[in-house]
Amino acid sequence: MKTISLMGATGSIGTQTLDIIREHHEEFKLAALSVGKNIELARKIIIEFQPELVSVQDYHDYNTLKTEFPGVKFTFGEEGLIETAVYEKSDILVNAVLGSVGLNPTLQAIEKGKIIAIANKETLVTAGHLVVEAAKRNHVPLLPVDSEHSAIFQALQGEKEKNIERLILTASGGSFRDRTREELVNVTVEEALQHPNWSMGAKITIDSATMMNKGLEVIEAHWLFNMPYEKIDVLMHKESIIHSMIEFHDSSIMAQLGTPDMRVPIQFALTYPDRMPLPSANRLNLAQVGKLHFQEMDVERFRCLKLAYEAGKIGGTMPTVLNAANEVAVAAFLEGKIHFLQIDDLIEKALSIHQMIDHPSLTTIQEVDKETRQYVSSLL
Ligand SMILES: NC(=O)C1=CN([C@@H]2O[C@H](COP(=O)(O)OP(=O)(O)OC[C@H]3O[C@@H](n4cnc5c(N)ncnc54)[C@H](OP(=O)(O)O)[C@@H]3O)[C@@H](O)[C@H]2O)C=CC1
Ligand SMILES: CC(=O)[C@@H](O)[C@H](O)COP(=O)(O)O
Ligand SMILES: [Mn+2]
Repeated sequence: MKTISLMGATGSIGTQTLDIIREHHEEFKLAALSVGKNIELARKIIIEFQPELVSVQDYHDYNTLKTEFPGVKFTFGEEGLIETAVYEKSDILVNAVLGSVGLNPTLQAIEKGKIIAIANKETLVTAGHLVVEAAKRNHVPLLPVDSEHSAIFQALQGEKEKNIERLILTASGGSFRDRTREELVNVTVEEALQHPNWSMGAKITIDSATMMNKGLEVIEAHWLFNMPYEKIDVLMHKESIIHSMIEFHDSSIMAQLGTPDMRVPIQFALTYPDRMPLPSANRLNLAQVGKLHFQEMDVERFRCLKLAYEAGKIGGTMPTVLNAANEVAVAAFLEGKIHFLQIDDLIEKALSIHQMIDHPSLTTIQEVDKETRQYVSSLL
């Protein structure tokens, strides 16, 4: 029996992690979880999974739930996320929270020796060097959940990183893949939220439409697989069947395939180095799929991808700025405060005024993250 702490239990990855725990309830126990503001769903999860510790975002919800469930320990805010992450009975932390708020809890869980299953890419983008260094020092496995990185991780089993020629991340192209930049001027939030292949949370769906998702994933791959940016390529692949590939020095390419279903990489992270059956999975029928399509990525059309490569290559605090600016800009777009094309404008502005700080500490990362959020908010 593996015991799990789950941050972001009410989200898209969180609820799919619950599906896996439910389907394999003899193998997994959910001991601690965090939610944000979806208290209705939190109640249902508490009743079904009977966790020992629950963290909520707001103090008001903490007070309400504490009275309703006297047998459960409640906590709240950023401190609550940390308590969830380091919960003493848990072996694994599934980090499925949204945004760089996941960074500090992840670092603290690593210091406590927890296995980390990481979906929360913003944590790796904003401070990948700190996370990777802490994981190495504590001999803690960092197991990718993001589909592309899980694909690479799966294709790497039995192989050596030193034999990799390049990584090839596949990109669906998102909701607006068939539109020109000029056609994006007046797109609506509803249109942007229509991902062609995946059902995901709102923020990542917008990231996918701007191609920032792939930019964040390039930086995520840099840290998870110790790969220079020059050896990470992005290939447009409309079907999201090949989840990513590794090309080795001898020209051989290893790919991982499957229907677009996040429960597969989530389960792989939870069972690693083993596998378990997933009876409810929708199996891939390639004869039915027929054809797979691939296309060169146009970085001028998808400016966010270019900005992410540039920020990643400069390094230091640049990815922190990229991420924080993107989080604020996407939230503003979702709230209807800005147009779609203003997202990359705001990120570019934030990057252009920032003086990069090399080898930033956690405190520096947190300061730069906060300053960037304030700066971008002041432009709205
Ligand atoms: N969805 C997917 O298929 C994939 C997602 N990812 C990554 O996984 C992460 C989660 O994505 P996804 O599940 O789509 O996101 P969702 O928006 O669906 O869920 C986010 C979760 O985080 C909680 N949350 C948000 N902000 C806070 C906060 N400030 N404090 C505490 N909790 C908070 C939400 O709580 P509540 O809803 O209760 O307010 C919810 O439980 C992201 O980093 C994303 O990039 C990676 C690959 C695929
Ligand atoms: C499911 C997952 O991992 C997402 O990150 C997905 O890859 C988004 O798809 P695109 O960014 O390729 O549109
Ligand atoms: Mn992904």
